[in-house]
Amino acid sequence: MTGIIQIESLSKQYGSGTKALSDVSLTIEEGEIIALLGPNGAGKTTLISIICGLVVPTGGTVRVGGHDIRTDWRAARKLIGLVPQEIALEPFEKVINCVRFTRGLYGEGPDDAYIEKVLRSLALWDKRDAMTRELSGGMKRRVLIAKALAHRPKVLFLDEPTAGVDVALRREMWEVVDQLRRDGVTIILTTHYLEEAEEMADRIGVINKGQLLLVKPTSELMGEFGKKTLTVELSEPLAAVPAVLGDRGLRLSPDGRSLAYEYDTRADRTGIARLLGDLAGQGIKVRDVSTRQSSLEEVFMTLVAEPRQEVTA
Ligand SMILES: Nc1ncnc2c1ncn2[C@@H]1O[C@H](COP(=O)(O)OP(=O)(O)OP(=O)(O)O)[C@@H](O)[C@H]1O
Repeated sequence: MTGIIQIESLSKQYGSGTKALSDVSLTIEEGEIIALLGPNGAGKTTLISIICGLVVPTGGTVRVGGHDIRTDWRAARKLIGLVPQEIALEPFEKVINCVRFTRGLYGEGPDDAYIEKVLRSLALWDKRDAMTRELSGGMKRRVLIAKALAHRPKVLFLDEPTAGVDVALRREMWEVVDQLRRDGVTIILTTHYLEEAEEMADRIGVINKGQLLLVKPTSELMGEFGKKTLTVELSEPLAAVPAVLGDRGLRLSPDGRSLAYEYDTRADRTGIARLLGDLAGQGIKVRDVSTRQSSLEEVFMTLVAEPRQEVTA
């Protein structure tokens, strides 16, 4: 497979001297959803902006559908739709017109049947004659997606689609992306949330300080880094972990009042039931239990602490 997007040795140094991207190479296959995960200032927006032709790279090449974004930019750009982070819509314009106009910007003639299909798939058809200022935040975000899809792009970029939105709206966005996946659109999204990347993406690329640290299938990355920790609070402090509790990597807190047990949520057996059973068998009384998913920050700490891994692009 050649990949609908081929990024080779891409670098960007802004005029200010900031090195936003260093030697990034990545191939994205048609129809896949890839999440670019990274902290503020990692270089995610710069990467997207270069592919979309909004920022000029300092080095390297990008091809979209085989078209070089610099020498063959018109053809490359036709294949791309971008949903920006900020909501910027003409407040007094009807939804359907917003989407129609965008087609025109790409030099495409009217195609009301296609516009209707897009609006229906985004549950906006009933709102087609509403002015954008009358819409809820979630609907406005969907209009941005409709605009980005207006010229039938093969690749859609979603820059932090759920930044600053509530949980219900985040779920709604995830469903929209799922629908787009079924329609065969290739999606590249940026996010700060591991959970979001896990929910939506086939592969996750982790970017930090302008470097693509790794790219892996989501299940693989979550399996390696997405561990959960079960904390068992004990009624009576323990001096040490009893040897009979075996080699499960249990960690006793310094005050002896809690045990931490790390497990893989994807394993057939997490070992939690057996652990609690064994504790009861030893007469160790449990006061409370809680679980915690490793955060993106911890995933980063793990990645940054380790020697640089090979990119499987
Ligand atoms: N136009 C610009 N001029 C100079 N420096 C810039 C410009 N745009 C971005 N940068 C710098 O490049 C680096 C990467 O920024 P970028 O916006 O690509 O990161 P990001 O991963 O998208 O961050 P965020 O999650 O905050 O959106 C940062 O240090 C940023 O300050």
